[in-house]
Amino acid sequence: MNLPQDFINKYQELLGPEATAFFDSFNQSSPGGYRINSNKASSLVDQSYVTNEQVPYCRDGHYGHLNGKSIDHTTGYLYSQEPSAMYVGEVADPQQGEKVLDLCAAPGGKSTHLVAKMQNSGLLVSNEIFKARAKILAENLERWGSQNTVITNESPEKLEAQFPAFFDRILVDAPCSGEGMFRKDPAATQYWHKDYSNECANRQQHILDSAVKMMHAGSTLIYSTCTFAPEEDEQIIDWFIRKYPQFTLVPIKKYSGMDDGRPEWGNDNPELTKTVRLFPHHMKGEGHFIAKLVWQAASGSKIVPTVKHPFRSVKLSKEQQTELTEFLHSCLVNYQIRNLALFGDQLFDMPNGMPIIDKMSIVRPGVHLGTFKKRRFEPALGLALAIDDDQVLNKLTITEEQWRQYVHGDTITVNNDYPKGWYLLTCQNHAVCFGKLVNKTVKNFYPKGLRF
Ligand SMILES: C[S@@+](CC[C@H](N)C(=O)[O-])C[C@H]1O[C@@H](n2cnc3c(N)ncnc32)[C@H](O)[C@@H]1O
Repeated sequence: MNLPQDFINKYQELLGPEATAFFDSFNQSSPGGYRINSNKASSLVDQSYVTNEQVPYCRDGHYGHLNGKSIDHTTGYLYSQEPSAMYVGEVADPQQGEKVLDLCAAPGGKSTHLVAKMQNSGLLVSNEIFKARAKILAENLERWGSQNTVITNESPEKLEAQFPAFFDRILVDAPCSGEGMFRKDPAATQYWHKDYSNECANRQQHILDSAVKMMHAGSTLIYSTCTFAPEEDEQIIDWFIRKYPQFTLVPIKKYSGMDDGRPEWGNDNPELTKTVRLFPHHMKGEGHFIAKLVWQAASGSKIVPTVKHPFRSVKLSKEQQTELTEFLHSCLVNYQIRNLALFGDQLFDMPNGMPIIDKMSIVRPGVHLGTFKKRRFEPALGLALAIDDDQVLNKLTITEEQWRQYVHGDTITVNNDYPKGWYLLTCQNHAVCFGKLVNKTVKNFYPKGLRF
């Protein structure tokens, strides 16, 4: 790979004799990786994925490359993520029931990891500043079957006004100079220039300033980048703990091949050894930097602010209520709606613990239940992927060939005398989508934008 000359000079000086091995790693192939969704039945995943070598520091992580058009991937049983990125979710370690923010979340690798670790409990606000990327984030989290997630498309400044002192845990997986992505995407080297890291560091400081305003005593902050640049790694953390002395670094466990953060790259702050560096010449992965900080409570007691204006279920019109009840009774069992949110004709089931959200750009306020059409309710893909098998009354097993036809957007013909109505289509026991059966034909409701 052709690395920029300024990049070579910089890391030659920083790494000294280690630099050759570091540069060599850019010419080696990426090991690739994927995580198995522990919220879905992992016994159903294609066994060749399950038996691939496991990532030592991530229970659900494996080395290898994923087929993005497989049933396992399109139904959210697997997520492609390079191995060093998996350590971020592990270090973040969100607890069940917490209120968590993933501030820079698209395309969703870390958010899907957080959802799995939280076992769909509590509240995850997964935010992305760019609209097009926020849409991809929503699709990935929907595939993953996330039930505890509200997806927003906001700047950190706008969010801080909405969620003062609100979150127990915030992940800032910061936009960075992306040096750790060079191997996967050599074109990224073209954007690199000598001052790029300083520009990124400036933006990272603004993002962290916003994050602090959304935290309280006892909250945990996880900061990560996929770059090697000290300006965006050690130096940002050194800046942060000087500016916000209420935060202290938590030592991060180092597995074989992981390095301590380097104090000499961050104003000789000895605390920086508590952070972790994942280098591609020391371990299997593209490279990351991670720091974990806790806001120490002055009194020793944790202050947990209450939600002043909790979101409450919207009131549906009489017709809407009838259509929804009809669908729920004919199709689902034991599905507990938490809070109904209606955006136009789209109905969502919002997780508990959200405040009123009328001043935010929301991409998905929870599980997408479906759409109110003229005199009927049409269930959504999001619902199909979020529920458990045993929560559905009517299921229809389709073959792999029929699955291919369905995700392509075609109708499928079945050979049975099942009554007309909505069915959860399953293929290899994976929920695929809801389909409407009429006279042995399953009409296609797979979203147009996802067909392939
Ligand atoms: C490293 S990527 C996040 C990757 C993601 N966490 C994952 O695991 O899939 C950083 C994200 O920050 C977003 N971003 C860019 N500028 C930003 C800003 N000023 N504030 C917040 N996020 C920003 C980018 O669009 C990008 O999606």
